[in-house]
Amino acid sequence: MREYWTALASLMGAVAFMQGFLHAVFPPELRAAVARLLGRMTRSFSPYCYFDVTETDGMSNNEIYDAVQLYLSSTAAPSSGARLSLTRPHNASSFTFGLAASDRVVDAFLGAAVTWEHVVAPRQSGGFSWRPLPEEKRRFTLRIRRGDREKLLPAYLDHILATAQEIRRRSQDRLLYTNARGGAMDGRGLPWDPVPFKHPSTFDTLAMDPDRKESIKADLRDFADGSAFYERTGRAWKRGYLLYGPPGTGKSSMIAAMANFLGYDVYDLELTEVSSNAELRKLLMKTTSKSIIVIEDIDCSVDLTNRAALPAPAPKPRPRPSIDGSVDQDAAGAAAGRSSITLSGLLNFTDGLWSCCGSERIFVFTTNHIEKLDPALLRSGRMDMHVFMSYCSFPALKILLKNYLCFQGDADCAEVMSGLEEWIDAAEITPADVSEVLIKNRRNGEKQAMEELLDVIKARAEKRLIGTAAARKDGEVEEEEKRAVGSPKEGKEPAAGNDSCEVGQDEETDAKKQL
Ligand SMILES: Nc1ncnc2c1ncn2[C@@H]1O[C@H](COP(=O)(O)OP(=O)(O)OP(=O)(O)O)[C@@H](O)[C@H]1O
Ligand SMILES: [Mg+2]
Repeated sequence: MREYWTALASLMGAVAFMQGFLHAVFPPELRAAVARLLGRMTRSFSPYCYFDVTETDGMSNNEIYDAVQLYLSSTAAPSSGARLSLTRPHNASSFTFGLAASDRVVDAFLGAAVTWEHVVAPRQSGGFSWRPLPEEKRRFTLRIRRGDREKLLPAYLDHILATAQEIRRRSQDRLLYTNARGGAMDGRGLPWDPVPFKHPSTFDTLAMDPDRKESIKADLRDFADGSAFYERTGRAWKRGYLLYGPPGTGKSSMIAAMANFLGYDVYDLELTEVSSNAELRKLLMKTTSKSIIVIEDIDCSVDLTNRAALPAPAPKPRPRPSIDGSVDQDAAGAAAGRSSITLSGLLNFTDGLWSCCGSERIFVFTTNHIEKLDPALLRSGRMDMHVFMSYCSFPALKILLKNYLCFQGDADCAEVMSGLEEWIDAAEITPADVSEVLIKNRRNGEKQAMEELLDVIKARAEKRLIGTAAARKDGEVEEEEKRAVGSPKEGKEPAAGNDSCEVGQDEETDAKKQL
């Protein structure tokens, strides 16, 4: 064995000598050719094998190069004392570190040591290219023992790609994608436009009953950690949420909180911009894993009744506030009469075979009118969780007071707090309206702001109670009049229109029970 190493050392010495000699005497092209030949001879005697990962792969960037750069700079390099270069990727708010030129890093995987070298060489001029090429040629060279090759490849590369993706996801800001261009593709063939998603809503700031909040967080956590579960049970790794409730109760805020909690990107799907089921499928195929796909106001985006059973009327899209709060009137108007999406197309989108072409995706539908949705959308197995976003309750109010006034339960506010507790349910006020009152009064000190809020809530509750009493009285008078007239059919005909209202209320109660 010792002879072998001695021979190898002498060979290396000879190679170094030859390289020095060639450098002095021969032109660069010849030198490069001889150096390549000598390098190949050396490697064939070496106990190692080498793999080059170049920066470009033909015309395009090499995805593995970027992944190796990210992986080495974030995991292996900091502990090995290598020199790092600093960069900030497009759309990211944090810096990432890269391995500097000609530096080496030793890493270990499955008990085997590997070495990476970052080689940067000047690009030789000449040759034609359609796009400007960088002045330097960069590559990583991976060196592993021949005996470890079977064990390490491709598992080690898979590990690097997965780790790099995770690092990228954590370091980058969330992205919000929209399909506002209709079906048109951008230069890279993508139908989605990304913008940085900086919605500050989190589960801490979301005003809702703490137990329900915890159960949603636990469900999301189970989903995100559920790779093995979904594989074992043969289920597609996706989950559906239906958020419903009056406007201003926090449905969009909940979606932002979910995205921030899981670190997922959001695809805000504007159905009125999609012209056919095939286009819908294409959009789905171009979404990435670890994302939330949102369809807001599902009841009024397009006509989604079961077209097999009903002749469809022309769709009448309603301009809606998007997740960032803006309303695109033009887009909604322009889309009128254009969409031919059917309910079955939408169900295929969420449930069919195409919905499994990626993994780890959450579908969220929102609506203000659950009673208007086709029962096919509500059937069990469609949307896994129905979440009722209710008017502001007392526990939710306490969260808003903490958010807006930094209220910690001070003793001198005890009286006004008990007033708020007494009146809040009767007022049926949304968290959005409560927030408005608190924002308006936040400079007046917490006690005065809370008193203002109590006045608003009391006035609203009293108005509602008076309205309800008046409606009841009107009903009684009507009954009495009917009785006085003495209709022969009285009490035999069913009261038209009552069913749907009651169905809505029952469903609300059912859904509340689900959480
Ligand atoms: N549950 C809540 N917790 C905290 N803030 C809320 C909540 N509900 C509403 N808000 C506040 O009200 C504003 C509007 O809320 P949001 O857009 O989430 O309501 P929504 O239910 O999506 O309404 P819409 O049905 O009109 O789309 C938010 O910017 C937020 O500040
Ligand atoms: Mg909303």
